[in-house]
Amino acid sequence: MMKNHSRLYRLIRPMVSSHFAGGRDAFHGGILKQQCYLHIVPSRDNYVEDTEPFSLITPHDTTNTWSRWTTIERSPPKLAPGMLLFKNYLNLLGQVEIVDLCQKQDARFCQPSNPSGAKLRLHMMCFGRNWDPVTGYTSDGSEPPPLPHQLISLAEVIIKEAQLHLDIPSMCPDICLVNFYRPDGRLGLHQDRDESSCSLERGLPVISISIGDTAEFLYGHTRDENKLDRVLLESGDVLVYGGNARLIFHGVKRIIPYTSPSLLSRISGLKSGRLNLSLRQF
Ligand SMILES: O=C(O)CCC(=O)C(=O)O
Ligand SMILES: [Fe+2]
Repeated sequence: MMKNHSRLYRLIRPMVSSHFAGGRDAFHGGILKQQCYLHIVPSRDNYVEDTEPFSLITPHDTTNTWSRWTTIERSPPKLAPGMLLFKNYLNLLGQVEIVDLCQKQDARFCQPSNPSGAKLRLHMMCFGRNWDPVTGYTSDGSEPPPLPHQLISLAEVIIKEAQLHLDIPSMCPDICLVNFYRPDGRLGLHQDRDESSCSLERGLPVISISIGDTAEFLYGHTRDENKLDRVLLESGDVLVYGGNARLIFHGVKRIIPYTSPSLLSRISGLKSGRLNLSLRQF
């Protein structure tokens, strides 16, 4: 039995200090017997003084508070010139953070109507400026909550990353439209053209973040639905469209129920459906 034990020890390279290798137990100062050589004897030299306080977690990029919550894809798919999709960009904790940011605000979600008076099949709230499908950005006195600084810094990181792949100008958002689609929600084909003419002419990009159930998203440079392209936007995906794609037609054809990550609703409490944030610069 004892023999087996000493064989086993020999398979593992002992951590020895230079003192120890010389046959001396540095901790006790005595000469070691040959058989003790294979045992690990604590030595002061085995403890390296940390210059930094010990930390259980690996240090993260302090210049980017989102670095722990995002994963950057090396070659994200380009959907069209000026349009890029970062698949699964926000991890689960990042998605929960966004739900919390939206839920914390005083602004109530409302169900706006389109110019014909029909209710849109979504609930909406805004950060920065209020938007209405009939009047565009309104200044009717009701103050929307300011755009949370976390979303501004997230946009900064996303734009920098997108510029590695797309020829688009920088953008610092001052508006965020937040849409929530129930499982039967949708959004008709449209262009995002209520921002300032300067913003549109320069092709300042829109960042669109998807959380919750998957959406079937249509897009293209035509109003003809049969000629549009289609992509599935899943929880955590981030779409960027600017430059040549700034005025691209797009819409949400349908929500695919029960496709949201189950942990997302358990952790954040997000209802069944899809949350979409679109960050823009007026
Ligand atoms: O929900 C989406 O993915 C699109 C939202 C959108 O196009 C908009 O709010 O203008
Ligand atoms: Fe839009």
